[in-house]
Amino acid sequence: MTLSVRNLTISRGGLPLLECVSIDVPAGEALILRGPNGVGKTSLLRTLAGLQEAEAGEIDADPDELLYASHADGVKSQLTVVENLTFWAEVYGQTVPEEVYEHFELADLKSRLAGTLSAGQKRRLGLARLGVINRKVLLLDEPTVSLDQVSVKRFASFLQTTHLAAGGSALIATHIDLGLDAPTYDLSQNIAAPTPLDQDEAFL
Ligand SMILES: Nc1ncnc2c1ncn2[C@@H]1O[C@H](COP(=O)(O)OP(=O)(O)OP(=O)(O)O)[C@@H](O)[C@H]1O
Repeated sequence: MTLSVRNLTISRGGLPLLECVSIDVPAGEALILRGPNGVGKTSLLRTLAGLQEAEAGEIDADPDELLYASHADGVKSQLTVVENLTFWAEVYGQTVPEEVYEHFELADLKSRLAGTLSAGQKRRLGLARLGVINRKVLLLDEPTVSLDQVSVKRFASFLQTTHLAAGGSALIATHIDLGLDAPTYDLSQNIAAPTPLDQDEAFL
């Protein structure tokens, strides 16, 4: 098992959000996180990535194998596409595999300043990090925002044939159907019961 979560309780901004979250993501598999806006998908991924504390519960994962990709592209606008990928590769002691440019449709954009890319092109550059950094457990928050249908398919294919096929795993918060062969976990079942204080406030 590359990621295992037991009875996790999460708050945000001092309010209880999710309770009793237990999920497993085995090697070579993805799990799709669903739930309505505000249910706590981002908060869960941030907690698993170590960016916020859980109130209770256990997380079993190797922090050195985790890679959290948030809504933000993390793209440096003053660097070219090649320079962005090279920068990330060097930070993680890797080199940029040439096929990454093909996978993420960046081959014709290599020398473009990232700041001049369209929203979808920027998102593809942000996602291309996943093909460079090479972590086993991906925590992906709405990875396909701004992508057209062809790019969504290509990304799903990258996950399936490159990342998962090599024994990696992925927990993916998304509102759209990525077309991945993966089970779904709906966080609606884990919405935390309101605290007595919340209930009092409801009558104010
Ligand atoms: N920095 C913050 N401080 C206080 N509350 C926050 C903060 N960020 C988010 N929240 C609240 O926490 C709750 C969960 O937010 P979160 O972003 O985890 O939901 P989500 O399921 O990812 O939503 P979406 O589908 O809209 O992306 C929401 O009610 C949100 O308003």
